[in-house]
Amino acid sequence: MNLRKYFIMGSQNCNRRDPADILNEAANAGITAFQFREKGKGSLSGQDKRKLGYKLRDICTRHHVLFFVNDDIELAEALDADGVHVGQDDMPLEKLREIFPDKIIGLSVSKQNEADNSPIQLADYLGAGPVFATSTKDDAKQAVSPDWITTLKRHYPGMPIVGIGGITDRNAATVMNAGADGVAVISAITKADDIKAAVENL
Ligand SMILES: Cc1ncc(COP(=O)(O)OP(=O)(O)O)c(N)n1
Ligand SMILES: Cc1ncsc1CCOP(=O)(O)O
Ligand SMILES: [Mg+2]
Repeated sequence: MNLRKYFIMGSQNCNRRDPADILNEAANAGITAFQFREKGKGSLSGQDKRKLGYKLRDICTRHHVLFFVNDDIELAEALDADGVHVGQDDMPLEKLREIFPDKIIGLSVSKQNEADNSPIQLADYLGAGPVFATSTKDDAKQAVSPDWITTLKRHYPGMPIVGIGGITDRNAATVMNAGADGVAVISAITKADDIKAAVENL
């Protein structure tokens, strides 16, 4: 499982560009994982969301990029996703693991009490953040700094951890040096003038 360059996006992040074009460029440039996160203001729902999901899933399959679905368990099933990512307010991990014994399951952990109250052993990787301030997610929690990754890694040495939130090509190294196995980004790629360079510089 390679989560080193983990791109997350939905149509609402694409500023009227075609999400398929952005994902194609990012996949050609070397992302290792992708999460379809169709969520928030301006996002698609129902059949439109599903149609876009199929298209993006197909691009990932062709490029051998791991494909994750955010939050939406039914869609993950329908698209035969490699994995799903859930947070603290989403479907409980115990239930999710029952539904998907073989899919990769990612869990967000933003602070110590969340870690203490989560069945971490049921997850395949942890999303830690927001590491830095971000304006991409409306309800983002307070930034935790790369130290949170070091803390998590110390508690769960064998667990892959990706940092998320406000990560760019300028600060990604501090996230990796803190112990992360990968960086998860939205705007560093969707807002880049040159997607190829953005992915390579990460
Ligand atoms: C890799 C990764 N890490 C964290 C998150 C955030 O998940 P969550 O807290 O459930 O928030 P939403 O993304 O659902 O708004 C993530 N999506 N991916
Ligand atoms: C989905 C999510 N979860 C925590 S921060 C965040 C948004 C990350 O977006 P960006 O990479 O643009 O800061
Ligand atoms: Mg969620």
